[in-house]
Amino acid sequence: MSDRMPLMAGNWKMNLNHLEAIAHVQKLAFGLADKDYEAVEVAVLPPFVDLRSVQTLVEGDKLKIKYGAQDVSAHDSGAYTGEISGPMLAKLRCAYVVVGHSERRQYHHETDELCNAKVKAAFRNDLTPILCVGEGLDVRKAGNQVAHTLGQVDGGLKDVPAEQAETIVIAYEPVWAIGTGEVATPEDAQEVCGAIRGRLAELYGQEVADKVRIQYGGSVKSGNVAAIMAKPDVDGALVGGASLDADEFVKIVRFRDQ
Ligand SMILES: O=C[C@H](O)COP(=O)(O)O
Repeated sequence: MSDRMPLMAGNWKMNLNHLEAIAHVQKLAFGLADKDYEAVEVAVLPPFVDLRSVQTLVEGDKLKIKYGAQDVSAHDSGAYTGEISGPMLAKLRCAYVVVGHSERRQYHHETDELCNAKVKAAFRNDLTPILCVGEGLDVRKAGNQVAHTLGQVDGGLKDVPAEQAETIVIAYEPVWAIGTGEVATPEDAQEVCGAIRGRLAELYGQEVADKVRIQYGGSVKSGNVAAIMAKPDVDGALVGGASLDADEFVKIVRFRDQ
């Protein structure tokens, strides 16, 4: 059993407006008892337009729920219409920012090079990146999931120093398991999460590798989370669809009771 604090993060994707966000976070807070936060770190990752409302609620009610954004610009300011910068997210006291989610890699053609710039933008602004990596179905069928995913880890962490790398969160999300109901087996998750930790050890040494939290993401629900969390290199979950149901997300946070 590692001493890494599990991180359960709900990625709402493009769901819930700012009013719905307030109701949802209140429901989460109501469902979680104080002891839950001692055992698990809980975070929500709402759309940008919800963040100020979530911040106001979390700070006003002194909730222990952390929050963050789903993306960040590689640039800190300037003529980048539609982008949201690291300093803006830091001003909202975001803890986390997702970088390189497969939906951004797929629909917005984000490359490892851009993800690397976004990881650096996050660190530059005291935000913890949740770097998403993982293979598509073709790569999995060809048996190349480990090599593919480690390539994304190398790309995302290029020139990132050890003192920053040890604080990053890496989310292994096999694309074929996202929103499909197809969950990777716990062994599938461990194979790649273990390989990611191995690569971190090669890049930065074992001590750093042992500090990094590696999440699994892809159709995580209360019914499958405990088996996945039982694997030694899985330190949490990045939850999409199931995080939109507050009761279900609370059960996922309480994975030890499942
Ligand atoms: O960021 C979350 C992942 O894309 C997983 O989404 P999902 O739980 O709906 O499969």
